[in-house]
Amino acid sequence: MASNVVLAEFQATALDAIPKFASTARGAFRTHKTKKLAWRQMQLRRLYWALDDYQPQLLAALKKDLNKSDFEALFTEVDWLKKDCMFMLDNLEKYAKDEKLGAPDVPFTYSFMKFRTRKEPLGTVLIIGPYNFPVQLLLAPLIGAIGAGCTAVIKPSELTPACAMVIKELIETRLDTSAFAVVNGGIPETNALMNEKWDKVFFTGSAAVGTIIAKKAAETLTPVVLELGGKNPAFITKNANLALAAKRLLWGKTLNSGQVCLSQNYVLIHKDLVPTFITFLNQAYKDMFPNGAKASPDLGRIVNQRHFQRLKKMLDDTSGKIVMGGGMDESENFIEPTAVLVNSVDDSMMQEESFGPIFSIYPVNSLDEALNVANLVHRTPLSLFTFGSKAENQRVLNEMTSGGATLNDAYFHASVNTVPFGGVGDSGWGAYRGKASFDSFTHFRTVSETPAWAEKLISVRYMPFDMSQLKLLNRLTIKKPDFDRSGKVVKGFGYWASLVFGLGGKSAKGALLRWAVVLVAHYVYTNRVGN
Ligand SMILES: NC(=O)C1=CN([C@@H]2O[C@H](COP(=O)(O)OP(=O)(O)OC[C@H]3O[C@@H](n4cnc5c(N)ncnc54)[C@H](O)[C@@H]3O)[C@@H](O)[C@H]2O)C=CC1
Ligand SMILES: CC1=C(/C=C/C(C)=C/C=C/C(C)=C/C=C/C=C(C)/C=C/C=C(C)/C=C/C=C(\C)C(=O)O)C(C)(C)CCC1
Repeated sequence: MASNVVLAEFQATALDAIPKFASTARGAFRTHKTKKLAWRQMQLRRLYWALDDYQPQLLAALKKDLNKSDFEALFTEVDWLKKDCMFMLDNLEKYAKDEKLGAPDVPFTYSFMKFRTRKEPLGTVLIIGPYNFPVQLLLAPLIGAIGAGCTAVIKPSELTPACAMVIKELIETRLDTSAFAVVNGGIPETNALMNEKWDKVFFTGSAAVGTIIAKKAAETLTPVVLELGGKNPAFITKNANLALAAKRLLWGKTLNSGQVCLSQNYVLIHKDLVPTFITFLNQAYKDMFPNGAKASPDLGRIVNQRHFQRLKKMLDDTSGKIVMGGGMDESENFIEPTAVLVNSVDDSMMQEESFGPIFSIYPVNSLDEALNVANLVHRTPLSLFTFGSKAENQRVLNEMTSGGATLNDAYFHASVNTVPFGGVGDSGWGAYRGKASFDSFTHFRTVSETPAWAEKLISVRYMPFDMSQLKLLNRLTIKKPDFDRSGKVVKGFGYWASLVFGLGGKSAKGALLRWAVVLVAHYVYTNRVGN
């Protein structure tokens, strides 16, 4: 599809040009043009068509950098982002509109003060991307920033140089260049960017670099979103559909050759199930790769030698036994989807983040043990997967946290581009995608308006104070508790009255409905008797 495309050589942005990129974007924000919805819509529409027009270059670059198949490149990067643009365009007016604040947030006594929330762009933001989905994970936050009305400088990963250069051309030829710019480079360029003042930094990458970014941002009290990695567990109990679990977890390690921060690092499985699970894994492998993984036109490659060596070392250091795959070819950074049966939590395959096509299988005696091990390995992973009965899956959700979770599959919760996505604890701060992308770059500014005619009504606040006025105000505004000092609910007159008048329910709407049913039934009954 993309064979005739010429890709530009990677060129890092000159360090002394970086402050200018930042000040230009800040200047554009100060013109207030980005606050106009029409301007934002225009940028999103242009980005949509830029993605369409640059599709051949993007596919070629993704092929060159990661050997991504056209199928994956479209599915998870180019078409993904086009859907993001359309979704933001479809919902922008709704998201950007002032929200009226009324009951129950605003007490009745203040209802004449027109409380509302204005959605204001945060300002000028910096977006730093990783290498694994070099287009999606850089431009999806940008779509949120454009929707919210921010200006932005974006920094692609230098580990995917072909993509970085296509993105630079795409943005700088199609979007408003006073508002958006691309800085290319690695650590020195990122440091130069971090020396500038931003209104938010949106970082996707490793926890180690995320820590550097958060520390630097803290110096100027700059808010950060961190989208980091994690050691993600999968749980398999005796009530799981084993064949399905094997097939779906193998999928998790084949998309982008397992370079997905969400994919499972290790599988905790009841010890009695291990031989059958391994058989199913190998069967699923044969079905996906009838001629072997290396010959598959669908499977990507590890991004570079450094990451290839990192994954190889994890396999070299393990005391476990390879039970699926195991093949590799350094000359083309190829690593076969590989499963390793381990017997220690301290094994390299349990302790290090895989972020590649390899994962471990750790046999356990019970779900109790599985939950203990998982909480010990990483208490706040980015995702978790659970294959068991309804009750068991619920228990896993209750007893272990994670950024997101999928029941009965690999990371499906993150396979839809419009639902919130993010980590928890040390796997990330903040969320984006869909409305959450807009919100992530928006300041929710509460505004109220005090009419002059209300002066007398609200004069209680002025000195000299009058305690009797405060008591009157409190009588009107402070709700009496329906619980005693031990925390027990007290069923007083109010409780019984609302139960009787609400016909057993709590909500006013439900009560109206129930009263309507009673009245209709009464009407029908009395008419029937009358006849
Ligand atoms: N939660 C999420 O959405 C995602 C998380 N990840 C995580 O990212 C990692 C892999 O991605 P990488 O690109 O290798 O991450 P990385 O942290 O090495 O690089 C990310 C970005 O930071 C910059 N950078 C690298 N070292 C730096 C330093 N010392 N100072 C300042 N900037 C620096 C890079 O140029 C790149 O743009 C994995 O840990 C993975 O789990 C990856 C993709 C998505
Ligand atoms: C279309 C019709 C139907 C329905 C069809 C259905 C439901 C199709 C389902 C398709 C599936 C299984 C899609 C799977 C998609 C997975 C994706 C896109 C995965 C994406 C992963 C990403 C982007 C990873 C990101 C990684 C990140 C962020 C990271 O590393 O951090 C009916 C209902 C059958 C009716 C007919 C028509």
